[in-house]
Amino acid sequence: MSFDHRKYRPVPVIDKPDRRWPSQRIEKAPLWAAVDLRDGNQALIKPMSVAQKRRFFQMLVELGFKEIEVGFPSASQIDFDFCRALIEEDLVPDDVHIQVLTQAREELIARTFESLKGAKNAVVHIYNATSPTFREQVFNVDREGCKAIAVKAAGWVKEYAAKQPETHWTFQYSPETFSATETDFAVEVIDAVNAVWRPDQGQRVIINLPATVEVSTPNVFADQVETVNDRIQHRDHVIISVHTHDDRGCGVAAAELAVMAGADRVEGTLLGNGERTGNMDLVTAGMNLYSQGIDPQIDFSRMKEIVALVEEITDIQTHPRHPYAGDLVFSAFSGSHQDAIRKCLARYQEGDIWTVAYLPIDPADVGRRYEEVVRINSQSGKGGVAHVLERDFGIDLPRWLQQELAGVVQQDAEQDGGEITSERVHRRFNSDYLSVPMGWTLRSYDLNRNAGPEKGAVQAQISIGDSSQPVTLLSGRGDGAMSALVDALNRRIASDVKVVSFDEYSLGDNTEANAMACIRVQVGGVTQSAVAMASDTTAAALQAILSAVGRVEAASTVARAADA
Ligand SMILES: CC(=O)SCCNC(=O)CCNC(=O)[C@H](O)C(C)(C)COP(=O)(O)OP(=O)(O)OC[C@H]1O[C@@H](n2cnc3c(N)ncnc32)[C@H](O)[C@@H]1OP(=O)(O)O
Ligand SMILES: CC(C)C(=O)C(=O)O
Ligand SMILES: [Mg+2]
Repeated sequence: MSFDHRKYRPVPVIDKPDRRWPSQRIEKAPLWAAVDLRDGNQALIKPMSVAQKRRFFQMLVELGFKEIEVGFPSASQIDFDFCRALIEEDLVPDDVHIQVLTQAREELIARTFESLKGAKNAVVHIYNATSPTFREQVFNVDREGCKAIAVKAAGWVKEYAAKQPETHWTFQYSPETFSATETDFAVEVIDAVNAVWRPDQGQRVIINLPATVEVSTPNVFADQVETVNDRIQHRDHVIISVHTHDDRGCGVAAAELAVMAGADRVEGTLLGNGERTGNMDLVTAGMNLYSQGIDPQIDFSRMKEIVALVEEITDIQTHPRHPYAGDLVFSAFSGSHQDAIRKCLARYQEGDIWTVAYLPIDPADVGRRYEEVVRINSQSGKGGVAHVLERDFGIDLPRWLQQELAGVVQQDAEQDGGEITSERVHRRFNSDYLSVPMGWTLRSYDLNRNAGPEKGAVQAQISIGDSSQPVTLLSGRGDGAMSALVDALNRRIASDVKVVSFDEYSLGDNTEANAMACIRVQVGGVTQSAVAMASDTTAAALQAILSAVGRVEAASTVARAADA
């Protein structure tokens, strides 16, 4: 049997009755370290060139990152050359630390220091794996042997750094595979490294705790981090960093819980590129803070540029549902979502606290347009259809007509199976409601009040017809213009015409048509709606009635012809 869960074992949980992290809140951004140019780079099919690294570095600086792991200079000439270029061309701002990784081997450490000659601020980052799998199968060492690798390397780092005093050095140590390491042993190794580096005597030290492979639920990782936080010596002089991967899809969650558990610093990559399923995504982690009203200290308003550059350099497309950055993450297709968004957006005003349903952040904050928010397909409802007409064409419809139009659009969407653009909704609105049936254009109207024997009644003379045809004259009487026209139509087409719904809107002064009328009539038991726009409200109302009745007439002519 190949699919056999019995070949796996769970990661042991920590019995930690004194855990405090669950009730902590994150109230400020951690220190961020971007490792795109190292961990991200080592996962690419085609690793970055020096030119690509330059562009990426430049963007990371512009976004606000202060610690940037720029490569593994002892492993590749490109990474070495890139370090040299950064230093020799003075491309690193004074407040930015460049960071480089090396294995815990002397020749590699020596080469690493060579690559950093002349740097103002640099982080030398050494690692060795500490978990049982690595001790037993990769390095063939016991706990003491494993600790000795780290301690020896810490000594070399101290020694080589002393030879380059022009640089302000930070030393960083990662017990690689920390999350799969017995936590008491991780603490022992960290203490041994710190005993060499002496953070308590002023050396800046970062202890980075990696979930090299994510092997547990984030709460277990948080327990591990809190244990280190509580137990290591010189805690107050050490920066605790975490470096999570996303093997179980919880890289960001693990880092967040780790910060609650005491971590000061978080390593990750933009959009989560990295080994296997990737590193923790800095965009998601930063924007999660932002959405809670916390300044992430990184300028994510440049989201489009971030996505474009990362995609170009990594040759990896961003998932359309990628948090905060994907193409579809601010779009709602489903009716009830659209309805709620539309109602909330209508109330939202610049300066308000953002409480728009279904949108955790304001899309505009990351350079997205409100036009993307409501999109129509067969899952949409009247709110969405009304929203796109209102948003893109300034057409406001009464509720009863929104419902009717939504039904029509829904049929189109179901037939086609895809998205219906707002232009298509508009075309459908025009053809089904706004267009005037042949022969039913209002040409002129003349209304005379008090003209008849009944005081206050309106006598209407209305001419209709297309410009190419002779006009038809209609004459009727009623309480107002509309009822006079209904009277005229009842006389002429000998049918029972009734107006069942009527709404009118002013379209503002800037349009040729100043008024819009929406009408629903019944003609001999057939219900028909129509809309008309005209320069005045009376003309719009009269035309809407004519269009509705004309449609019913045209349909019955077609039906009679078919029967004959
Ligand atoms: C989780 C991480 O992301 S760790 C970073 C991983 N990144 C990379 O590996 C990218 C760059 N690496 C490289 O280009 C190469 O591995 C180099 C240049 C660093 C080393 O190359 P090589 O000397 O050819 O060794 P190789 O790559 O096979 O590494 C395995 C050897 O390094 C040892 N090793 C592995 N990691 C470490 C470490 N952190 N500290 C000390 N020794 C180590 C192994 O035990 C093994 O030793 P052995 O040959 O005596 O059995
Ligand atoms: C070297 C370390 C920090 C690493 O990338 C990992 O463990 O994932
Ligand atoms: Mg990593």
